[in-house]
Amino acid sequence: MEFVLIAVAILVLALVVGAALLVGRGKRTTRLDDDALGGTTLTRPRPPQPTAPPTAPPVEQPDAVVPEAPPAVELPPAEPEPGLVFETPPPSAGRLVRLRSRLARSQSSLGRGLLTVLAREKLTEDDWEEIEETLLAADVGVTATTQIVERLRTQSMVLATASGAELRELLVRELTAVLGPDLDRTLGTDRRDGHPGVVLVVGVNGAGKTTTVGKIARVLVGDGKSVVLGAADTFRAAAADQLETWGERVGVLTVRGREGGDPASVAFEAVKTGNEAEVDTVVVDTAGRLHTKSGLMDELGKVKRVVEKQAPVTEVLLVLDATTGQNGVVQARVFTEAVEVTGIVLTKLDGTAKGGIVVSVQRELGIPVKLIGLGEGPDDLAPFEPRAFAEGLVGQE
Ligand SMILES: Nc1nc2c(ncn2[C@@H]2O[C@H](COP(=O)(O)OP(=O)(O)OP(=O)(O)O)[C@@H](O)[C@H]2O)c(=O)[nH]1
Repeated sequence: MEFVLIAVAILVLALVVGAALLVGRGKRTTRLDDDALGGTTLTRPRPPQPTAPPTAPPVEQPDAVVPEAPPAVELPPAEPEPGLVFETPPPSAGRLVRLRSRLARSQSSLGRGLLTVLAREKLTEDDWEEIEETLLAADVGVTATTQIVERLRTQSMVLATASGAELRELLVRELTAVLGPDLDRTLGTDRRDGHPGVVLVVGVNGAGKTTTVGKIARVLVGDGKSVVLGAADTFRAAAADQLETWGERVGVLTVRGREGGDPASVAFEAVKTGNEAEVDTVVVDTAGRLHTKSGLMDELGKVKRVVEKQAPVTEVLLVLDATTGQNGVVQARVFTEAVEVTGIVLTKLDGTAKGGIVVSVQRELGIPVKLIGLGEGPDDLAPFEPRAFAEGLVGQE
């Protein structure tokens, strides 16, 4: 008898602790390996747990001894699972200002290079050519370079008498002007018409796509949003593991598929889960390693179509590796033809002297850069702000 009471008490305690942890932040990763949906293994919240163990229907046994009903068990308050501590990332506002020193490589070649020439007493044609070459070498692009040089030339009189600080300010202003200060860089991550914001993240593998999805989840959590992740890059099992780890660190749930499974069904299930849990945003990682352009188009098109049965896609982010320069822009075109890209994430700007790539990518693709990656750390992703970025390129005194 005592044994039965203890067993019932342990079962009830386990269920209450389990339910409390799930409901606690509503974002805990739980894995349902037996889910049979189209060969898909899902990581998602379990359905609400019963608070008492199910009881079998009473069986008529006239001679059996009827057991006494167990007395009500007084449960101690649920203790959090040991080791289950979610990280609290910093909010996104002001991140670029904090991280702009990471643009050091661009700073020394672009910023310092330009300032050195501009500080010369009288600028000769050779000096203007040097300015032009410096801008082109930093991947600013021909049109923007011409624009900057022309505008600086018209200010030669000012340049001749300007102090170091004034030159710096002038250069920041001119660089900001070619960075599209008026472009709308709002991320479509908010709930709309009763559905979560749905963000599809596309791009070539190796560009930092999965890492970026993880970092975006942290940006959103840091800004107080609830998030579900979809690991629809089913080409590489490690990508889903990687994403799941990112999610777990901040208490965000990941819906994942088996290696080689159907990416669209994982994306669908992720958005469905987000819909049901009424989260703010679902972020879906997609595969980029497809052998043909038509294969890529078919797959991304299908992912978007299938997802939209659940909720409209509110943002399509294309992840580009800044260190690949113009090659990256060529790759990017394939994606922009496959799906309507609404924003660019430029990663690895900390590893290049060609910070001007932001200008040319935006101009050539006609899509605003919305986020930039400035390091391998979990919070090294910042919303793009033209002025703060230009200041980063020019550097401090
Ligand atoms: N320095 C630096 N490294 C970055 C940045 N963003 C991503 N990386 C690194 O780039 C490498 C590739 O990142 P992944 O996220 O695995 O690339 P991926 O595009 O998702 O590739 P798959 O997972 O194969 O799809 C990792 O070592 C990242 O840490 C960044 O902004 N700066």
